[in-house]
Order: sequence, then structure tokens, then C-alpha cells
Amino acid sequence: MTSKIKKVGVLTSGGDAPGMNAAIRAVVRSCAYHNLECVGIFRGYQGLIEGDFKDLDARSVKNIINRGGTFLKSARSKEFMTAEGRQKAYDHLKKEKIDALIAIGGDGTFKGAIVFNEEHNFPIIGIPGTIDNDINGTDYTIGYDTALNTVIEAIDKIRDTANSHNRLFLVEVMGRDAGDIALNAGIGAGAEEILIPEQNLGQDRLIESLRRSKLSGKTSSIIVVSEGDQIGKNIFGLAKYIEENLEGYEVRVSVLGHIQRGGSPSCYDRVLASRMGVAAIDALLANERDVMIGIVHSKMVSVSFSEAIKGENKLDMELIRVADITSV
Ligand SMILES: Nc1ncnc2c1ncn2[C@@H]1O[C@H](COP(=O)(O)OP(=O)(O)O)[C@@H](O)[C@H]1O
Ligand SMILES: O=P(O)(O)OC[C@H]1O[C@](O)(COP(=O)(O)O)[C@@H](O)[C@@H]1O
Ligand SMILES: [Mg+2]
Repeated sequence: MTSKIKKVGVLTSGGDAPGMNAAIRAVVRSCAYHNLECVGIFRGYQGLIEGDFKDLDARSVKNIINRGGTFLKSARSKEFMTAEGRQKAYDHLKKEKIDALIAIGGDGTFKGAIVFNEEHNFPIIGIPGTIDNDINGTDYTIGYDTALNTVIEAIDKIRDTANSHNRLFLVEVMGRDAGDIALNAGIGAGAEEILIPEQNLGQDRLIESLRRSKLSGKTSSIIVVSEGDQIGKNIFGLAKYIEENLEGYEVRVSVLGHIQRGGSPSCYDRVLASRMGVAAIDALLANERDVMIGIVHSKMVSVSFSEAIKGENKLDMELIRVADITSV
């Protein structure tokens, strides 16, 4: 099939994620391979509004596959939420003669892409780049695997203190409204309890379970709490509640925060990003529109943006069972 696409813009948007650089690299090199021009857009949709562009060729993306963050920088753009902002973005694309966009980001980025396309009928292909793994239609998002590895490395260290002092640690991990990071890192780090937004167990059941563990001989505990979990008002309130209702444990809180977003991407994320970048340009050249590239059962797939942002709970409930059994 022939395509009218000659010039492609690429941007990274929303929270940065390890592997975004590898995805940009794959997009740029795929453009070079297919003799397409490629333009980097800085600071996501905000750079689109401001016309912050730079031509990229195959050599522009050397030495970045191993680097965290995104060399194109990212942003959460309030202006792009307005029709006026999106009109400015469109005007810059037209002025620069860009025919299509590759948007690397999360659910918000794809929501923005839908609105932009409704208003301006502009071809956009999405690549899921977010540590949260909260996108429908793909088993993995770029950055998630690296974040999981960062979290378990951190919890392994916390375990040393928990064990040496017979303490109970509440460790808060990211994930906005999704429990994927908490559940998988919790199992991987051998957590005693894992609190996720998808399953509110209640404070009393938690205390009961911790009491049982203590009776079974446990002297320290690690509880992984997803930032979106509803059980306590916040993690410090939950710590206070546990101290007041469970005798014999000193409780400490550790909020892992943005260390989860940084660092060199894992091999899995680099390969995933490379595959998705190549698939995105393939999709564009095959005249696919308004889709995100996903991975399902190790195969590349195209998923409509509307499907990708559905926010359906794709958490594997079998994992909750595994967590329960392995923490007995
Ligand atoms: N409903 C929307 N309409 C227009 N733009 C949106 C919308 N939702 C998000 N965006 C744009 O996408 C950007 C990235 O979304 P955000 O939620 O911050 O991160 P992520 O893409 O990682 O989920 C936002 O800063 C905003 O500019
Ligand atoms: O760094 P910020 O802007 O405060 O955002 C924190 C949020 O970003 C994330 O790290 C990534 O979320 P997005 O991929 O949606 O940007 C969330 O886990 C967290 O809730
Ligand atoms: Mg998001």
C-alpha cells in the first residue's frame, strides 16, 4: 500500500518512563530506513503548541538506548487541554509540513490524541510509555519492567532494616489508580501484604492478618501499598492505625516516589521500545490511524485509542492468590 506520509513528528508526553529514549531511537531510525523525514518535538504537547521542534536523523539518536528519562523531555500540558492550545499545535504541524505524529505516553496522552484528531483529523500513532502499566489492550507498557526492578531492589534494602529491628514497614509505590506495580513488585519482593486500589480489604482485615502472621512466628513485615489504595486515608494515617491497633510492632513508612521513574531501562524495556517504535512506523505506512501499538502474548498489535484508554481492570486475579499463598 502506498502512503502519503513524508514527514513524521515524534514526542514524549506525560510522566517520563525508562525506555522512552529507546522508543524515540527506534522511531527515528525506522523513519531513516523508510526514507521519511523525522522531527523531534520537545516537551510533549506543550512543545507542539510552542513549535519547539528539531530535525532528527539516524545519528541524532546515538548513545541513548541505555539512558532513562527522555531526551526530548516531557510535560503535562494544561494548554493542550484547551481548543485554543490544540489549534496552535495544529498550526505548527501544518507550518512545519509534518504529516503524522508518533505520541509516546500514557492514557492522558492518548485522550489528548483522540480530542486532537476529532478536531483536526490528524494522523497519530501511539506508543504506550508509562511505568503504571495502566493501558488497556497491551500486556506491557514501556518502563513498567524497569520500575518493577527498581522497586524490588529498594524493598530488598528496606527488608534488611525491617528484619534487623523487627519492624513493620509500609512501602508506598506508584501506579496512580492501578495496582500493577504494587502487586507484581510485592510478590517479587516477598511482601507480607499488598494493598491495591482494585481490591479494598479494609483496615480490620489487615490488622487481623498481621496478627495471625505474628502468631505464626513472623518478626518483621513488609506491606506494599499502591499510591491509589483506598484502605487508609493516606499511608501515614494507615501506619498510625496499625500502631494503635497492633501491639508489639514498630511501624515505619517509606514512600519510594520518583526513583521508580528513573534509571537505565531494563533489557526487556529496551527491546519492547524498539519493537514498538518499528511497529508504529509500519502501522503509519500501512495507513492505520488513531491506534496505539501494543504487545499481546509477545506479538505486536494495534489497538484503537478509545480501546486503550478504557481504564478496564486488567489485573490478573490469579496473582492475588499467588501473593496470598506465598505470604502464609
Ligand atoms: N482529555 C484531554 N484532552 C486533551 N488533552 C489531554 C487530555 N488528557 C490528557 N491530555 C494531555 O495529555 C498530557 C499527558 O497526559 P498525562 O495524564 O499527564 O500523562 P500520561 O499520558 O502519562 O497518562 C496532558 O498533560 C495533557 O496535555
Ligand atoms: O510526577 P508527577 O507529575 O507528580 O506524577 C506522578 C504520577 O506519575 C506516574 O509516575 C506516572 O503516571 P503517568 O504515566 O500517567 O504520567 C504515576 O505513577 C504517578 O501517580
Ligand atoms: Mg497516565
